[in-house]
Order: sequence, then structure tokens, then C-alpha cells
Amino acid sequence: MASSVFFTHSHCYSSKPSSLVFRQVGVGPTSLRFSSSHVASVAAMTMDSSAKVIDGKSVAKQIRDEITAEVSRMRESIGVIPGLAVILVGDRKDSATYVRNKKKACESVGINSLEANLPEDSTEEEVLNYIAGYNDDPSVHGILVQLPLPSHMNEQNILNAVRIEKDVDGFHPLNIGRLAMRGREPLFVPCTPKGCIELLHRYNVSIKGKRAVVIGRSNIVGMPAALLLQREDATVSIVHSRTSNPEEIIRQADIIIAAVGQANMVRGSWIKPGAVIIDVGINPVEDPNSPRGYKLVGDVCYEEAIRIASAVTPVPGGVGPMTIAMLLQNTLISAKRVHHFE
Ligand SMILES: Nc1nc(=O)c2c([nH]1)NC[C@@H]1CN(c3ccc(C(=O)N[C@@H](CCC(=O)O)C(=O)O)cc3)C=[N+]21
Ligand SMILES: [Mg+2]
Repeated sequence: MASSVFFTHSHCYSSKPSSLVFRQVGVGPTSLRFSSSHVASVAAMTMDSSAKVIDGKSVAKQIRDEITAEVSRMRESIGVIPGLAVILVGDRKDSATYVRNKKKACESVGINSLEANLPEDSTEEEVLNYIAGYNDDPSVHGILVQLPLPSHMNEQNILNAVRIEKDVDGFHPLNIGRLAMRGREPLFVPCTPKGCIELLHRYNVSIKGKRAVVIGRSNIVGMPAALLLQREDATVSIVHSRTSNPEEIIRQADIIIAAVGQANMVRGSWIKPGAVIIDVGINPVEDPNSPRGYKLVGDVCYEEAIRIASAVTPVPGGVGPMTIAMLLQNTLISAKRVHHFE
């Protein structure tokens, strides 16, 4: 498999590296930065060979700065420091990297972080005991159980056990249920979809009345992203592995959120000129030019998309950093809510 590089385009190929060694978040592509004067013009743009890069890394930094200010204001006025507890079961390299990055992000804004690292062969009951402890701990305002869990555990039992008031991932069925209902409000919105919408807002992309297509229907990204777009008054379609004419539907979209986990799946010819593209995928593909032997690419063929779309998120440096910023924001929201701090 490792040698069967499947070229579909000079830029957009999709071969999986034979050995995946995940590393810590590196420095994003600085050449993709652009001045804030471009930001306001994204919504007005039509077909353009110089599509705008949606710089999630810099927006996430801006949001972390806002959170830092709020955390210190809270600490100074009522003496409360928001706390996030992260539970990691097993030793998947990618999960360990994400958890380390979440911890670093907490430190950078002044949020306390607690971490439980449990062995791969832990029982479900042991995980539930940790959750119960954090549920009762008043210094903990957010609880995150890193996914995926080892296969011998029942994910549903575990996610159900997190107190909804501390469910900063927004994965509790009651929070998802409220997200799906008109006139109801969840206590927390899932971080990745929330980060996608936040990017659209911060780049002045109007959503109301637009055709949005979400590619993928996972519980943690695709489905809640579709619900959020609908709450913003978009007309939403969900394209998935059983959709008979995906290209035809995707080509109608003014806004595309791609979350399937397939490298470079969405081609330039599938994209309506001027569309705005949010690429959630983080897929490793072989890259002999990289010292690690692989690089990360999205679900959308970036080199093709950037010529046709009006704005595109890069990978890395797009949605990923926003996910973590939204986790910090949800933790702050939780602490403010429980302490009635405006
Ligand atoms: N309970 C739970 N909540 C999650 O939110 C959750 C989870 N489980 N399991 C795994 C996924 C994945 N995820 C990412 C977070 C940040 C980046 C991120 O910061 N990516 C950077 C760097 C990527 C790199 O260089 O390795 C970027 O895209 O620029 C990626 C992926 C959160 N997840
Ligand atoms: Mg990214």
C-alpha cells in the first residue's frame, strides 16, 4: 500500500504513509498569512484566481488573546480560575499529541488543566470513576474525554456520564438534542463545528439563505455542523458515503464544510466558483520531501480549490487551531455560568 501512490493530479494525490508518527503542532505556513484588509472582502468576492486563505491559526490566536483577558478579569474580580480536565485512555500517538496541545493552550490563556492518563486496558468503570470525581470537583468547569476510546469501551455510556454543565465538548446527547431543536439552546456547542462557524463569522461570510453542503455525517463534526448552519438560516444538504450524486450536490454549494477524513477527495471541478470552503480533514499523506516522510492535507484538494473558491481554510492552520480555541472558550463559558459572572 505504501508504494501505491495514486496520482490524480500533479498536486492532489492521496496515498497513506506506511508508518504514522504524529508530532507536536508545528509552525504554520507563514506565506499564507494576509492582512486584515482582505478579511472584509471575502463575502463579496466571486470567481478569482487569488482566492483568500482563511487563516484559522491567526484567528485562533486572536480568540486566545480575548480569552486570556476574560480569564484574568474573572480571577481578579471573583478569584475564580476556570479548570479543564482531560481524560486520555491508551497511548495513541495522535491523541497524546492533541491532549498535550490542549494542555499547552490552557496554560497560554491562564486556564487550569488537570489530566488523567489511563492505560489502554483500563475498564469502563475506572473511566467512569474519573468522570464522577471531576463531575463533583468544583474547580473543574469542563471535562473532555479524548476520542476515540479503546474499542472495549462503550463510548455512549462514557459520554452520558459527563455532567451536561461540564460537557465542554458538547457531545452529551442532551446538548446535541437541544442543538437540533428550534427554540432550544444547548449548554455547549461541539468545538470543531463551532470553530467552523466562527471562521465564517470572522471573515464576514454571510450564511443566511445560502446553500451549504456538509460532507460527512459524524456525530462530532458533520451532523452538528449541519445543525449549526441550519440554525444560521442556511439551506443545508448533507452528502455522505451513500449519496448517489455527491459532485452534483456539492457543486451547488455556496458554503462547503468537508469532514470525511479522505485526503484530497473534493476536486476543483466539484466546486462552484466563488464558494467558501471550510476543510476539517487532517489526513497524513506520503511526502518524500518532508523530513517526517509525510505531510498533512485536508479533504479538499487545496491547490485546485484555491483557484476556484473565494476563500479556503488551509490544512494545517485552518480548523484545527480553532477547535482548541473553542474548547478554551467553552471552558470559560462554563466557569462564568456556574459563578454567575458576566
Ligand atoms: N473528545 C474529543 N474532543 C476533540 O475535540 C477531539 C477528540 N476528542 N479527538 C480527536 C479530535 C481531533 N482534534 C484536533 C484538535 C486540534 C487539531 C490541531 O490543532 N491541528 C493543527 C495541527 C496539526 C498537526 O500539525 O499535527 C492544524 O490543523 O493546524 C487537530 C485535531 C480534536 N479532537
Ligand atoms: Mg487545520
